[in-house]
Amino acid sequence: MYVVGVDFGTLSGRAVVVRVADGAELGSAVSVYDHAVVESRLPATGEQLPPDWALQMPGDWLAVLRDAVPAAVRASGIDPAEVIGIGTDFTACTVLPTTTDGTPLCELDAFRDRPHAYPKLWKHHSAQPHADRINALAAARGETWLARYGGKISSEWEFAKALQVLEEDPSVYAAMDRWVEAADWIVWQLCGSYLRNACTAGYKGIYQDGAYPSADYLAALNPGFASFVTDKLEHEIGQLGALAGGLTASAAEWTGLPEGIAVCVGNVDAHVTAPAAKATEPGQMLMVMGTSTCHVMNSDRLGEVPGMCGVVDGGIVPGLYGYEAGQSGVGDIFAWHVDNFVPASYVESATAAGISVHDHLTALAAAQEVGEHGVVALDWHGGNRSVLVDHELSGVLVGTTLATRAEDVYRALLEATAFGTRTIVEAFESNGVEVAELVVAGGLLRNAFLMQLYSDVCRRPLSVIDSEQGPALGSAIHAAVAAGAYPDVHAAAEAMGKVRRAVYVPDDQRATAYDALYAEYQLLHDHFGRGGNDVLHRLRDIRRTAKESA
Ligand SMILES: Nc1ncnc2c1ncn2[C@@H]1O[C@H](COP(=O)(O)OP(=O)(O)O)[C@@H](O)[C@H]1O
Ligand SMILES: O=C(CO)[C@@H](O)[C@@H](O)COP(=O)(O)O
Repeated sequence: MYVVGVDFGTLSGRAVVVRVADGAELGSAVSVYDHAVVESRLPATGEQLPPDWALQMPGDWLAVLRDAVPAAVRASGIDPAEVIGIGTDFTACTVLPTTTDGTPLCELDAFRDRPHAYPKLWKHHSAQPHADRINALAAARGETWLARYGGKISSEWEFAKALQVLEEDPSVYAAMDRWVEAADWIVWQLCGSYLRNACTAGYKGIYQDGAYPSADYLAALNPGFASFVTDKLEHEIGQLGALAGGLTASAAEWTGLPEGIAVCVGNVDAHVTAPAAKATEPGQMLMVMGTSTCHVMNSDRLGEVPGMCGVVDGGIVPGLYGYEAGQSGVGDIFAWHVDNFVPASYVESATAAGISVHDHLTALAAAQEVGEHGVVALDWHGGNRSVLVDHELSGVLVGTTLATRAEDVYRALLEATAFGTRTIVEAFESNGVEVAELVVAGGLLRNAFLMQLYSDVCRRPLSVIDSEQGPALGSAIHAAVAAGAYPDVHAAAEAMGKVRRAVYVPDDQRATAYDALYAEYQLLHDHFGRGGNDVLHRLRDIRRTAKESA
């Protein structure tokens, strides 16, 4: 018996065929989204989008079901009739306005030319002013749910993005019947039923202890928002690993899988990976490191960690409190440097050596002693998701001289992201939520130097998932549970998950040298992020004013 897991990432979707008995991955395929991330112009009209927008096209997601799933099945060589279930995971909060039957508003002729009718990708960060109001009002009114989100709701999430739609394009807001997480939309396409998964409902949709923010609170934000929960959001919740329904005839045709097989409740790319990396026990912090990093961890205690993304009962596995924290930009920051600031000669050397520019810069950076480049960076190019929760912060680089080279900056950026992770781990521990083990999954595992750097900076061993398809394997594990092959996610993880323990161990000498750089990072972090000097916010304002008058 086999299951299929499908991971919908930022730029592509990947499908993997997995054997239920032992988690063996027999075949996989990737489908790259035609439109990638829509950040500058709306494809339908060519209209220029404002800064910090990031949209996606639902058709690109369906292409993954049509292309990657059958290709993965073909690559595996199995008989599709032996597939008993399909599970999916998505980036989050990636959210879209739909009609009651799930049709995306952007696919209706009346709304094709309206940017707000399109799915907003997780890294759509222009709802920060809305998030700021949500937070200030919740704090002023003493809303009890705020502490479950470390004291701040992110601009990436469902409420901030919906309030932005209401205030910037009220006709789109009025026309939308449902405000749907992409994680749930794709399941809706597969089985014809709409369920809100417990993970995104909790972390991204402010659903705590069976309730959403009150109508009173929403009315105080904007009277037109009072009935947002009842009119557009509220819906039946599905637990992770539960059955959402059977594969419909049309989805069976797209995917080539048997009609009626189990379709699992939706999930988030980071959280779904925990069982794939056998990181479902309390205190095992999984870091899914790719474009961004998500830190997810189960605990048996409910704690309040300032600046965490959230704590949700059953948010990672049913029966435990799931914690999430994260860094909005990680691989994205390295890519920014590679794409914009690397001289042609470096690209030529990399090409001649047959390696990527990332690998070339990494090799040059790895030849240095800790601190030799004399540079410290703040990893806020995509804003800060934890512990400052502010997407109007931006990157900082100090210490450059005329001798500073591309590899120096690259290494400083790698280090900055490691310091960002250490800040998160320390926030958990100093607030009584123990982090017993760090486990890594995600595309950045390919950079062994980066892994060693994280181990040294955090002074902890790193365990490593033993799969290149962590989220897709995690989705497959959930599918096996939904299909009834295992009693729960823990049991399925035990049989199908794959991890290598303590692959990287800290080097004491380097760790001590990094401590000195980390101390400087902390000074800059608090100076630029906690009000010492508000220059980063002022620069945002100046940029906004300049763009508006352009
Ligand atoms: N050798 C490398 N070292 C560091 N970062 C890399 C390297 N190669 C690619 N990246 C970064 O990895 C990120 C993609 O990670 P991946 O996990 O594959 O994607 P996603 O997060 O979208 O699932 C990109 O942001 C890219 O800049
Ligand atoms: O924020 C979350 C999960 O909560 C992620 O979906 C988001 O960071 C995107 O992840 P990737 O970097 O594309 O793996």
